[in-house]
This record gives sequence, structure tokens and C-alpha cells, in this order.
Amino acid sequence: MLGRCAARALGALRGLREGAPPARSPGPSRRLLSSEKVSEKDHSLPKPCWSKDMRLLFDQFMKKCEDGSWIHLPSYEDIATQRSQDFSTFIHAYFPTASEQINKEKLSQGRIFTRSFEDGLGFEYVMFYNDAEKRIVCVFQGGPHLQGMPGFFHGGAIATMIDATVGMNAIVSGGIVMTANLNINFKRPIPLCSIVLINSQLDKIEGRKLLVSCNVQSVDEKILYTEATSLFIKLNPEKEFHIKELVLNSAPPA
Ligand SMILES: CCCCC/C=C\C/C=C\C/C=C\C/C=C\CCCC(=O)SCCNC(=O)CCNC(=O)[C@H](O)C(C)(C)COP(=O)(O)OP(=O)(O)OC[C@H]1O[C@@H](n2cnc3c(N)ncnc32)[C@H](O)[C@@H]1OP(=O)(O)O
Repeated sequence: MLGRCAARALGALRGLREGAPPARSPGPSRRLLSSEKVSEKDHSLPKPCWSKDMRLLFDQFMKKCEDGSWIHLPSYEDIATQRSQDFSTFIHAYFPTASEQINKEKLSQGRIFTRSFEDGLGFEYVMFYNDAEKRIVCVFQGGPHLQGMPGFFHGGAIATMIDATVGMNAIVSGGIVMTANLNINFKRPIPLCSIVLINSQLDKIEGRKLLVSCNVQSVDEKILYTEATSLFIKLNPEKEFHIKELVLNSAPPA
């Protein structure tokens, strides 16, 4: 059974009110600004650019979701819903000085980095969460625009996907968090355009600190490409509760 906290956080990620039925692709209704051209597509669902192996892994994990032990995490290119405006308000209030420095005109063009590439060229991925084990598996197919050394993924692209995976693990486990520390050991280069599994595990919660570890493996689990540990800090829990309430209880915009 999904824990109350995780269910709330997952509900928030899906843009749901607590107790509402799960959203189906293309996701919850949103108030689009006239200048906004954000797609409502759930990018964690199969696309033509996904390879056969990526699709196969997706199907295998979706099968595991049938008994409720695993949960498929939807993923949009922006979180520009009414709720995320409340979320943004909270973040800006937490960092008032930094917030003043944000170019407000550019803010409406904001996109989640890992969803800002054209289909198939950058980050294609889908995450599955296991609440009992507090872990996330990310099936990742990197595209040709993530090249670093010729023929291999850029280390920064790998770091990004690791941060996205451990970050999501920390969010669903602890609410609103930020990465404070990320240590990565690159053990083997990852061939460009290959599919890998990013396995993350919540190891410990100590007050506001969440420790999450991670490895990146080949699909057959024979090659260990990367290992990482991370520290996430929960932002002010009182304010976080407030934002959770706002996130969870505000109705979708008409
Ligand atoms: C539930 C609703 C959720 C709704 C969410 C909705 C949608 C989300 C959807 C999608 C999200 C999309 C993607 C998510 C995926 C990836 C996540 C990416 C995350 C990031 O991309 S994020 C950017 C990079 N990240 C930063 O930009 C942080 C810069 N940083 C700071 O902003 C501060 O640094 C902060 C806030 C981290 C802490 O600041 P603070 O003032 O709140 O707390 P403070 O400093 O007091 O630290 C408290 C205790 O942590 C210890 N501590 C702190 N830092 C440490 C370190 N490095 N090493 C060891 N210990 C450390 C202290 O020593 C103290 O320990 P003690 O209590 O024992 O003394």
C-alpha cells in the first residue's frame, strides 16, 4: 500500500486533489498563458523515438505496476499549473534575494531541463517508484545530442539524469527538497544512444536530510557504469506543509 506521504507527493506530481482518480495521459487540465506553448504530453509514455528495448522495458515495468507494488511516474515538460505557481511562490519566498534576481520575462519560457530536447535527441526516460522499498528505477535512453567524448554520453548528461532520479526519489519520500550534495564516480563510459537503468534508493532520513544512493547499469546488469551518493535537504517543513496543502487542495483551473 502506498504510504500517505508518498501518495500525497505523487498526487501533487500528477496535479491531483487528494482522493481524486489517477490522471490519464495527456495529464491534468492546465491554465495556459497566451504566450505559453507548453505541450501537455506525458513524456514518460511510449513515443515513436523509443527503441524496441526501451519499449520492452517500459512494458515489463508496467506489468509490475499491476499489483500496485510499482508506480509509473508521469512526467511533463513544465509544471506550470496553478499548483506549481503556489510551488514557485513557496520557492521564491524561501530564497527572496535570489528570487529578486530572476528575469521575470524569461520565467514563462522555463522548462524542465530533461524535457526540453526534441523527441529522441536528448533525454528519453521513464521512472517507476516502489514505495515499500523506497526506490526508483529510471529507464533511460539518451539521444545523440548528449555526446561528450566521441561516441559516449557527456558526464554532465549522466549527472543530470542521476540528479533527476535521486531527486524524484527524495521528492516522493520527503516533499520539497533541494540537492545539497551529489558525488559521482564514473567507472565506465556509456556508449551514446544506449539504454541504461538508473537505480536509486533512499538510504536514510535524518531530520531535514535525505540520503539517496544510485547506480547506473547496463540493461543486462553486467556493466556498472556509474555510482553516486546524494544529500537532499528538505526545505522549511512548516512552509512545505503549507505548500503541500495548496498543491493538493486547490482545484484544477477551469
Ligand atoms: C510535495 C509537493 C511536491 C511538489 C513538487 C512538484 C513538482 C516537482 C516536479 C518535478 C520536479 C522536477 C524535477 C525534479 C528532479 C530533480 C531535482 C533537481 C533538484 C535540483 O536541481 S536542486 C538545484 C541544485 N541545488 C541547489 O541549488 C541548492 C543550493 N543550496 C541551497 O539552497 C541550500 O544550501 C539548501 C536549501 C540545500 C540548504 O539550505 P538551508 O538554509 O535550508 O539549510 P541549512 O544550510 O541550515 O542546512 C540544513 C542542514 O543540512 C546540512 N547541509 C546543507 N548542505 C550540506 C552539504 N552540501 N553537505 C553536507 N551537509 C549539508 C547543514 O549542515 C545543516 O545540518 P544541521 O542541521 O545538522 O546543522
